[in-house]
Amino acid sequence: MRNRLIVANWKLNGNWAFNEMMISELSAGLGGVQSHDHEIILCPPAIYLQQLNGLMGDIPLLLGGQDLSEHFFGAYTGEVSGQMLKELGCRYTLVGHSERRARHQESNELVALKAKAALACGLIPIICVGETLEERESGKMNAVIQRQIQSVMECLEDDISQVVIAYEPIWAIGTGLTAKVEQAQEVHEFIRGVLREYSELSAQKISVIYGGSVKAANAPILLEMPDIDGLLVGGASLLSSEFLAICLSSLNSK
Ligand SMILES: O=C[C@H](O)COP(=O)(O)O
Repeated sequence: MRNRLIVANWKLNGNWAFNEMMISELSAGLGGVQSHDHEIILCPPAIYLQQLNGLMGDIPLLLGGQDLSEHFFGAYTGEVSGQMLKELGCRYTLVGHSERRARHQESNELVALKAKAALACGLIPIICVGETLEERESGKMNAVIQRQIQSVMECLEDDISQVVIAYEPIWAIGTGLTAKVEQAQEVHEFIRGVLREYSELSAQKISVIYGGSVKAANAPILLEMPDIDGLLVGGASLLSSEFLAICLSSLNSK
């Protein structure tokens, strides 16, 4: 019932030659593989979306932004709007990644406005939530994640089923530490419970994906969990062989 999503977040990485090589290698590895309920989404730096859009041809890949402005146009130097992402071929956009929450002081309220702006532009927001190690160890994890989700749900009102949630324990991002599968499943189940407070149907429909040191080696076991509907991959998405292995393990697991 829920779509399976494998999302590559390239963060501040890529260049013209690297992008060409990645598309060529992903094309060779994924050629001919089609699945109506799997989506593989590349989120490169916004400046490269146009190049990638031109390179992708009929390869079964989609594009996403890494962030967007909560504004649609105007005097907001350096920002990229949802319409701009849409024009460059994006179907998705990340919103509220922990690196933006921490480094750019993005509040829950701002993340909610960005998610709303994304939907208004016809993009599906992938809303990132997750706790720090300190929050986990001091027992605040559930409250933190619940608040992150509630802010968005309260702002979106009727549109809540149109989003994707990405759970990323901040302590597992880029550290080589991955949440144990049982820990990840437990939080995903908790997230589904929070969604259920708004709508049972939405809770069943919204894909909740996991991120944090995902690799080819741990992807299959994560994807076996009943409430993990896909993966948000950082570092390993920059290595075509690793990323392909993750995509293929997802495509073969259902
Ligand atoms: O957006 C991706 C996440 O921040 C995970 O990054 P990572 O796979 O390098 O830990």
